[in-house]
Amino acid sequence: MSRSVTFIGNGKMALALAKGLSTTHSIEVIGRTTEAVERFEASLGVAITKTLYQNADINNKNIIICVKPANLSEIAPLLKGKAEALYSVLAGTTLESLKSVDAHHYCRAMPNLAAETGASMTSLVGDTAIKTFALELFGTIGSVLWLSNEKELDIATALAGSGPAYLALIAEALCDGAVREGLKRDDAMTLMRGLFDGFGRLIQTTHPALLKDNVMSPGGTTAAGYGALEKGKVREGCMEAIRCAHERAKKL
Ligand SMILES: NC(=O)C1=CN([C@@H]2O[C@H](COP(=O)(O)OP(=O)(O)OC[C@H]3O[C@@H](n4cnc5c(N)ncnc54)[C@H](OP(=O)(O)O)[C@@H]3O)[C@@H](O)[C@H]2O)C=CC1
Ligand SMILES: O=C(O)[C@@H]1CCC=N1
Repeated sequence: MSRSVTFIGNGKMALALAKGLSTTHSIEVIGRTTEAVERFEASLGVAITKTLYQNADINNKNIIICVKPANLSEIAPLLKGKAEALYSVLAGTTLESLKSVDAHHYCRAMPNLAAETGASMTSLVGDTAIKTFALELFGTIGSVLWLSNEKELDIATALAGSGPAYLALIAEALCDGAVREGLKRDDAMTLMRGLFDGFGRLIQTTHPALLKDNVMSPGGTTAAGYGALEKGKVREGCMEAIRCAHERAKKL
């Protein structure tokens, strides 16, 4: 395996990305404690190079930084050498502030948790010199979209980075509703998973409004349920979710 990537941080996003990349890349993880990087390796199920910050050498490496935005200033001075490229998944953290870590090229990426199944939707922005490489690297773990500027990336964070949590709320609520009507929990979960799987495919080729029109029969069940969603201001709630998440990204 000739290609390699170094993760800084051993949390959920690093693990999701490593799961998606570990079949094509050798993995190094830089973390704070031996226990944490060993746990990471066990969860990944693939041998990795385990490094602590005091031994961290990023020289000429492709780095994916996966700590919390607030941790950047603390870890930057610990990283010795000049990275070939620094990819950051840190929400709301500007390309300018990434320069506290020395690298030839900088790129912000906003993947989502589906990276672990090779199905992330990842937005990217940064140094165009590494655009092709960046699209290929993150293309390994799903779909990719190169955006024009960092404002767009912050909005993309609100939509596709945070999005799995919003859809999880919908998924859980739909199951709760079915259980309230008397369906067994396991059956409700099976139906919800099948629903999301089929919907995920349909929405690739069908506009959401047309999809809805095709499901809704005059005076039927869908119209009754859809009316309840509108009454509950789900549409407005979704738009507000994107606004609030975008505002938050700007403040991180
Ligand atoms: N979760 C998601 O779905 C997504 C997350 N992101 C971004 O990914 C990044 C990581 O998030 P996520 O993986 O969810 O978070 P986790 O809490 O799972 O991981 C946080 C990581 O930061 C490390 N860390 C915490 N405090 C410090 C510190 N003081 N100094 C150095 N390292 C520290 C943790 O190390 P330790 O184990 O030692 O505590 C851990 O490796 C964030 O910047 C987030 O914006 C982007 C897209 C999606
Ligand atoms: O909640 C967050 O801040 C991170 C960024 C996108 C998803 N999780």
